[in-house]
Amino acid sequence: MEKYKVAIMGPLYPDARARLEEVCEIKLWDKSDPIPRDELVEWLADAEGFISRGDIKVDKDLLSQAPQLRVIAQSSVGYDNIDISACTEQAIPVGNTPVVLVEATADLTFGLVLSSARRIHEGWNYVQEGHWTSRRNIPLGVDLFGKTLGIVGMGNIGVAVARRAQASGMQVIYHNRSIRTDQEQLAATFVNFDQLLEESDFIVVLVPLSAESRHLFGKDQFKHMKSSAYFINASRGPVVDTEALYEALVNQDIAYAALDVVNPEPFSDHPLIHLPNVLITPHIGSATLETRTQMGELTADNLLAGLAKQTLPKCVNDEVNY
Ligand SMILES: NC(=O)C1=CN([C@@H]2O[C@H](COP(=O)(O)OP(=O)(O)OC[C@H]3O[C@@H](n4cnc5c(N)ncnc54)[C@H](OP(=O)(O)O)[C@@H]3O)[C@@H](O)[C@H]2O)C=CC1
Ligand SMILES: O=CC(=O)O
Repeated sequence: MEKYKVAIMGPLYPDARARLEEVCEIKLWDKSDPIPRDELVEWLADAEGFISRGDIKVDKDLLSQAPQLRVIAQSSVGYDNIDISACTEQAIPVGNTPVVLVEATADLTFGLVLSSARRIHEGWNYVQEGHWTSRRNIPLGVDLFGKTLGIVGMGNIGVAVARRAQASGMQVIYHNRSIRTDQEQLAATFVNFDQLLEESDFIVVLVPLSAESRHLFGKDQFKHMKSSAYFINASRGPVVDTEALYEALVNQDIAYAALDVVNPEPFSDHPLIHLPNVLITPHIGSATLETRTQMGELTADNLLAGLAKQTLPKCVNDEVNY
């Protein structure tokens, strides 16, 4: 049997790779920098399947140069880099990896809440740099117990963060575009956006990036928050106006920011990095061995289903499913 031609933007985990190699002729880009556009166009000229990744723009122009393409799969829940309507127009189903990454991402997000509130990373730096020679002299942290956590984007990951916060004795409020039908079981209260900004001691952002959520947090929103507020973003960098966040932290309009996502990524020379009231991790929400392995498997399942013209297990645009 002739093998399917596929282009894969790595990394590709060993189990998924072995399964794909059985039926696919693979071109694998495994460098950490994104593939140059002209090279990608060449790779896609005869590709039937494509595993894309978040730092690659999949737009109409790219799709128009991929005449054989019949499925795109991506190892992430977010798919803001892909023009979904253009894929639908070309009858290309797009698979993503929701659910399997929920607990790992919620752990990291709540870890940012905890680390910033209790200054765990600052304590470790203090010890490592040899300053713990007499009585400690580092700023005090703040309690989580009794505080209000506001979640903007109370979806799968938001709910898992809420569980962790409730176990720490926090009250949870949230804002989505629509009220959740299961909100009684969640023990979380729906509030409007302004109320969430005003009442929260900690704000956790977990909305997908879209035209509507781009720069959802800017100067006005930071001004609306408590000056003691901790702001945690684990969604996508462009949901926040980075310059406005920088100003808010410098002017102490808010107390602290903990970010797993920033704009742009990678992020190595922005002055935000040098502020004392910031903690940044390099987009590692789902980065555990178990979770990344499951994401790899689900991505392979999506790709293989699309190549065989079957329904994808997790499809963003199910209207084009066979
Ligand atoms: N840091 C990391 O490594 C990771 C980051 N992520 C990010 O987290 C995001 C959320 O993932 P997940 O929980 O699985 O997604 P879900 O789709 O389950 O949840 C998203 C929630 O956001 C709400 N929402 C969407 N748009 C808006 C808006 N404009 N304003 C307010 N609320 C909105 C939705 O409710 P409603 O439709 O009612 O508004 C929904 O409840 C992903 O899209 C991704 O960007 C995910 C995994 C790892
Ligand atoms: O950022 C990660 C994702 O899965 O989305």
